[in-house]
Amino acid sequence: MKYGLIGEHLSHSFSKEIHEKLADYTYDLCPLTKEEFPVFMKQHDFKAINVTIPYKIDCMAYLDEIDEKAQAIGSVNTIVNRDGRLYGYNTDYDGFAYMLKRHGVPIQGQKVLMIGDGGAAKAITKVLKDFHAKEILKVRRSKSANTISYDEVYQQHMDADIIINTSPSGMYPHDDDCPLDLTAFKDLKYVVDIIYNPLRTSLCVQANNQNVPSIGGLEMLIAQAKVAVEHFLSTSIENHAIHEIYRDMMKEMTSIVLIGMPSSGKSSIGRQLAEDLHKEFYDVDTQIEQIAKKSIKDIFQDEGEAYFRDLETKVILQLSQKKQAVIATGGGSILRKQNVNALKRNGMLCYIRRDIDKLLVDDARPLSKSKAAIQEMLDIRAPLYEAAADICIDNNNDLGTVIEMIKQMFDAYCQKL
Ligand SMILES: Nc1ncnc2c1ncn2[C@@H]1O[C@H](COP(=O)(O)OP(=O)(O)OP(=O)(O)O)[C@@H](O)[C@H]1O
Ligand SMILES: O=C(O)C1=C[C@@H](O)[C@@H](O)[C@H](O)C1
Ligand SMILES: [Mg+2]
Repeated sequence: MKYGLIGEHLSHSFSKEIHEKLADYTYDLCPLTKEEFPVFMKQHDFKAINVTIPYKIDCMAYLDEIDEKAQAIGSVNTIVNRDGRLYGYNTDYDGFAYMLKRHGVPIQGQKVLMIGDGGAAKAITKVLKDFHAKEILKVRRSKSANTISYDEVYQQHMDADIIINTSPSGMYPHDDDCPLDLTAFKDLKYVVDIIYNPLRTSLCVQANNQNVPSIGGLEMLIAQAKVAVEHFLSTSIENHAIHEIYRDMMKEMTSIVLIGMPSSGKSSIGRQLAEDLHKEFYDVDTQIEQIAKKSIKDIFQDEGEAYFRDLETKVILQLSQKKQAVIATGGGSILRKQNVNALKRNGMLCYIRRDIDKLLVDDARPLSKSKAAIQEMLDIRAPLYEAAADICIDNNNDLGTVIEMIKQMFDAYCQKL
C-alpha cells in the first residue's frame, strides 16, 4: 500500500472515494488487527497514511516527528513517510475547524456540551478552546474524572448553547439510536454530529424538527482528507474542492422518499425516477407483502391495521438506512413520527399531491373504499404530508413531466446543502 487508511474496522469508511476525488493516487483501506498494527508500523512500507480508531494514539510511538498541533491534541490521524522518517499530523482538527467556520457555528463565549470523550473528542476540544468556547462539558454514559453524567446534563445543563456528538451513538447500523433528548434545551443554537453514516443522525433530525440548525460529519471528513492530501503530496488544494465533493456525494447518496395519499402515483413515479437517476427502487408496500406473504388488503382483513402499521415501521426502519435509493412509501407512513424521522436520515422527502377527484376508489386499497373515506383521510393527512415534506409536487400532469420536475427540485435541494 502506498496511500491509504489503517484502523480496526474500515468497511464503513468513505475515505477511499474522497481521496481519489482529491488526488491522483489509489487509496486503500487496510484494516489491521491489534496484533498486525505494530508489525505494520515497524515496517512502515507506505508513502502516506491516515489512521483511524483505535490507533490514533498508539501510532504516535512509532513516529520520528509529531507536529505541534498533533502533540497538543495527543493524537495523530495523518502520517507521511519522508525518506524513511515518519511525520505525524492531526487533520481532524482542520476538518472540524473548517466545518464550524463554513457554517458560522457560534463558539466564542458559548457553553458547549460534547457527547463522548474518545479519540475524536481530543481534536475537537482543542478546536473549541482555540475558538474561545466559554465552557466545554463532556458527557459520558459511564462517568469518569473529567466527564459528567446524562443525569447531570438534564438536571443542571439545559442551558447549553451548542451540542456536539463525538460518540458512536446513532451510527449505522444503529441509526435509530439517539444520545440525547433535545426538547428541553431552550437556548440551543446548533447541533453538530461528526457521524456521517447516516447522512443525518437521529440527533440532527431531532434538532431540525425543533428548528435548530444541524450539521452531519461528512463535510468534516472531506475537509480533514483535503488537509491530509496536502501533507501527503506537499501541495495546496483550494477549499472550494471540499464543498464540491460534499455536494456531489450528498447528491449521489441522498435517497428520494415519496410520500402522499394512496394512489397519488408514488410507486409509478418512483420506479421511473429510480431508473433515470440510477438509484435503487424500493416500495415499502411490496416489501411488507413479501414479509407477510399476503396482500396489504389481506393483512388489514386478517390481522388489522395496528399489526400492519408495526410491520410498516419495521420495513421503513430498514429501508431508511439505504442510500442512493428511491423509496415509495405507503400513504399512512407519515402517521408515525418515528417513520418520518427515520426516512429523513438519508432521504429527501417529496410529497406527491394529486387532485382528490383523480385518487382511486379502490377495493384493493383498504382505506380508499369510498370518496368520503378518501376525503376524510386527506383532511387528516394533508397537514402531516406537508409538515414532513422537503419538497412538494403536484401530480396532475403526465407522469414524464412530473418526474422531470422532481429531478429539477432534487438538484435545487442538493445545491442548497
Ligand atoms: N400523472 C399520472 N398520470 C396518469 N396516471 C397516473 C398518474 N399518476 C398516477 N397515475 C395512476 O394512478 C394509479 C395509482 O398510482 P400508484 O400505484 O403509483 O400510486 P401509489 O401512490 O403508489 O398508491 P399506493 O399508496 O396505494 O401504493 C396508477 O394506475 C397510476 O398509473
Ligand atoms: O472514517 C474514516 O475514513 C476516517 C475517519 C477519521 O478518523 C479520519 O481522521 C481518518 O482520516 C479517516
Ligand atoms: Mg404504491
